[in-house]
Amino acid sequence: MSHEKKALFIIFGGTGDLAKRKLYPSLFRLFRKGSINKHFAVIGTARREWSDDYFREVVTDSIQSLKPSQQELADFISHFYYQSHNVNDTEEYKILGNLANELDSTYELEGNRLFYLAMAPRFFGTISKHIKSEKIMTEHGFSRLVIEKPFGTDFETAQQLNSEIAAVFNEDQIFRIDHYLGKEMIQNISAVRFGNNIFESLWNHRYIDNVQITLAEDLGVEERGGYYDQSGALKDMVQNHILQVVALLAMEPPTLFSEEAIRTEKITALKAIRVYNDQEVKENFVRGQYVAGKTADTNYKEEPGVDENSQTETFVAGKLMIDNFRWAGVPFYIRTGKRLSEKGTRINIVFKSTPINVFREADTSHKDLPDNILTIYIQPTEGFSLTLNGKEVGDGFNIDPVKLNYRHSQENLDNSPEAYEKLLLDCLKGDATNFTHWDEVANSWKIVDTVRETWDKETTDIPTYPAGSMGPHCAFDLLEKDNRQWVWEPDSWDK
Ligand SMILES: NC(=O)C1=CN([C@@H]2O[C@H](COP(=O)(O)OP(=O)(O)OC[C@H]3O[C@@H](n4cnc5c(N)ncnc54)[C@H](OP(=O)(O)O)[C@@H]3O)[C@@H](O)[C@H]2O)C=CC1
Ligand SMILES: O=C1O[C@H](COP(=O)(O)O)[C@@H](O)[C@H](O)[C@H]1O
Repeated sequence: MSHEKKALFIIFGGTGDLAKRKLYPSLFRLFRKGSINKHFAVIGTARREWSDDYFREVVTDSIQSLKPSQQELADFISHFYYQSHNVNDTEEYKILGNLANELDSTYELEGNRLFYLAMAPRFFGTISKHIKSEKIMTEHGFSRLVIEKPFGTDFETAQQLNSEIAAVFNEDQIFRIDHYLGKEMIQNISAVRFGNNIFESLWNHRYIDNVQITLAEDLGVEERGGYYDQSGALKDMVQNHILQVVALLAMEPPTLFSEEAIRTEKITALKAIRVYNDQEVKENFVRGQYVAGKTADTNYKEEPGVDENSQTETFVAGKLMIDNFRWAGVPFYIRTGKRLSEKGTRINIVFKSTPINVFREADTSHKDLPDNILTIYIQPTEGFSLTLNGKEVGDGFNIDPVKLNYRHSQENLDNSPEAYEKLLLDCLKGDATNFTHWDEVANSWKIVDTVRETWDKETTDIPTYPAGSMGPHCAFDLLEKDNRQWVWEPDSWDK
């Protein structure tokens, strides 16, 4: 049976960075695999006055790294059409609707439409409203809305945005993208937890001492200074990606690996994360801003688009507490930042020590036994490691911590679908497991809003850290005051 999906993709913001860097290459990968084939069409739309031919040249450039054959390329780009359109102009939606109907009939798309809003969120409400009022949604086939982050700038604006969208689309038609949920090793969290009794039976406060999540980036804000300076690391990374990872790590086992069961458990986990008051925010969250250092000679404040007096954080670290039976007393330490020493996304599960150290006299070098740590490597390498204590070979009885290490091979990585490709295919299938439900977004905002509000009242200058370090001192102090430290080694796996 053919696994071809039939659909019209209408990409709002079709001339933008996201469309070129992520969406067109992902569509090409789906085309190459046959997930979309004869029965699909793409309308790119934005204000620029492009022709179909020019649009097809842009799409061609965007997929060069995938080395399409001439035949593949010609077939693929023949499905692309461009319509110049200002989303604030009601009349222009009529032209868009006519083109959509025409393509529906030419490519026999059965009324299936996927509206991808690759644009600033301030436009989401007006686009949704016009999609309905100008009858661009069909009455047969599916109509799905894919929206990008940021979903609002706080709980209130997110709620407003949600009600504008919900006036047109039902929750099951809305696909809120969080590209971390499309990453192979983020999806693997559930496999590790629920596929291995050795872990699931230990996955609680009795055996886990603390959990650490690091999303480190070596790059700075690049060309996105204007956006980033309004957002900062807390809203850019914690409200969405990090809290989604926390939810996957902390949730109760679903009764079945289904969209509904997983979503229910994730929402319950997010609701159990403690919402801090002012004083608790000060004790449990720290931030920083990069300045020139060994990997860059520019201060954040001098980046294009950034205010020269900016107090925006490019780094945040925090301690989350989850108030339920499973996680009572177990801190979830999180941190993320730009211009850190390397690009590295890791989860470390640090297990509790044995009740007593029976080797304390035999091996004086290990008066405290090294921790057992399960590390999940998300990127750049993908895999797991588990540190175990064994006996050093030879006389005497010294403890030798060994690391069981596994990484996906380069071949596996090359063949594995990119996050956006997976998520687009999920949208075509109508599977929202790896998308964020409104209740998840709402709870995440409630958690970060109190942090932001406390920081907004601060009168002292934001702490700084040099580019190429792992963040400001206060991020290390945060764990030291709990007698713990960040687990971090350069990701030097040899393939
Ligand atoms: N780029 C990335 O890596 C990521 C982006 N995102 C999110 O994706 C969205 C898009 O980001 P990105 O592609 O970087 O942004 P860009 O600024 O590159 O693109 C914005 C697009 O919107 C179009 N546009 C702007 N105003 C109008 C208008 N009035 N009518 C019609 N089209 C308009 C622009 O085209 P024109 O000027 O021709 O009208 C352009 O195609 C944002 O929400 C961003 O936060 C999320 C994660 C990563
Ligand atoms: O959503 C975002 O994510 C990227 C980091 O994504 P990754 O897949 O490269 O880890 C981040 O650079 C960007 O600021 C943020 O908006």
